[in-house]
Amino acid sequence: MRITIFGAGAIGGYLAAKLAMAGRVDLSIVARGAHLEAIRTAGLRLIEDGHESVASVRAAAQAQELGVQDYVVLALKAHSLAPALDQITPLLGEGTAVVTMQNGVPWWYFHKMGGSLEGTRLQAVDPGGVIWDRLGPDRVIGSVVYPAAEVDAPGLVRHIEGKRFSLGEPSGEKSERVTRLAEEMVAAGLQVPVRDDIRSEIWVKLWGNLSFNPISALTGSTLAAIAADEATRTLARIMMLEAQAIGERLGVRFPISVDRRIKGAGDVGEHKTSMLQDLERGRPMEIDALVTAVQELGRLTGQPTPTIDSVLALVRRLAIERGCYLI
Ligand SMILES: NC(=O)C1=CN([C@@H]2O[C@H](COP(=O)(O)OP(=O)(O)OC[C@H]3O[C@@H](n4cnc5c(N)ncnc54)[C@H](OP(=O)(O)O)[C@@H]3O)[C@@H](O)[C@H]2O)C=CC1
Ligand SMILES: CC(C)(CO)C(=O)C(=O)O
Repeated sequence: MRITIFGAGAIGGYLAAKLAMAGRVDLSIVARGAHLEAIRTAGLRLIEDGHESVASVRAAAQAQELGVQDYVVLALKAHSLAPALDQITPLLGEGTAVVTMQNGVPWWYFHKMGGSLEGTRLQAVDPGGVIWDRLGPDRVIGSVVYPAAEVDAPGLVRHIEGKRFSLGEPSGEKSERVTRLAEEMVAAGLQVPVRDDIRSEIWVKLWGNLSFNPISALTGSTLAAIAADEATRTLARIMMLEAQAIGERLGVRFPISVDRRIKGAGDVGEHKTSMLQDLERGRPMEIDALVTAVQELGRLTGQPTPTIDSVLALVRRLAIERGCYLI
């Protein structure tokens, strides 16, 4: 099985190291810059459970060096995907599956969903529908990424917690391609349930991200602090209820209450969200996939989002001022 992980940063690097160490698949990564050079020179280093190991991984700067794959895992930030399309397409053949490992609303959301919005391209995550047209939604296997990881230094990924990557076909089918990939990931020591309704699970993760991430960027607060402060907890809750109304109009089943989800986010502890970390590092923030796309879904379903709109206006303005927003 030929697998290429495109964008081997924190999450892609973690997955790559686990698959490489299991040694069962023909694995490659596409990376760039100092990270690529370090991996080529000294291997992909992973710190997990206080132990450092080194994985030997084929690492390329250009997809053309690797040829057509069975699976391409996209582990880029959502805003990095459209600019990388020319580099990704050489990996795709007729039967290549593409696994999207991003937080937020995925660009393929309305593929095989049925109903009046079937086939709708989301402008917030796929302006002009170019990702949809160039990658093709029929290739897609969706996912929800639970592990937390960071790139500590070029070539060095630190796993923080979590081993679960849920997978699911947009159609809900338990296809051979999703089952086989899940088997390989499980053999690499990961927890990989195959879901028949991956969208509902995407929403539960998104629920926390669409509220806690911008609030943390605006306030500089950790998840625990936002959940403990009555005013910010209430703000998060209102945003989440607005989002829940949109999700339910789209047929999403929320298996837990909003208060349980807030408690879950707070229990993560004194942890800075990825959006706050990106702001502090001067890196582009994933505002459009986590927040703007929810606002767009609200418009599409006729569901007002006054609080999400206000928080989005503020966090986008902040990101523009700090040079952390890709337009
Ligand atoms: N990190 C985490 O704990 C979690 C992350 N997620 C989600 O997973 C997704 C990936 O996040 P994360 O792993 O943190 O992001 P990272 O920024 O750590 O990794 C993305 C990698 O892709 C690389 N990249 C971007 N464009 C290209 C390109 N054209 N060619 C080659 N490499 C490229 C980046 O390089 P460069 O650094 O040079 O830009 C970087 O190494 C996001 O949607 C995030 O929200 C979900 C759960 C937890
Ligand atoms: C930590 C967590 C779960 C916050 O909702 C996250 O996914 C992020 O920081 O992007």
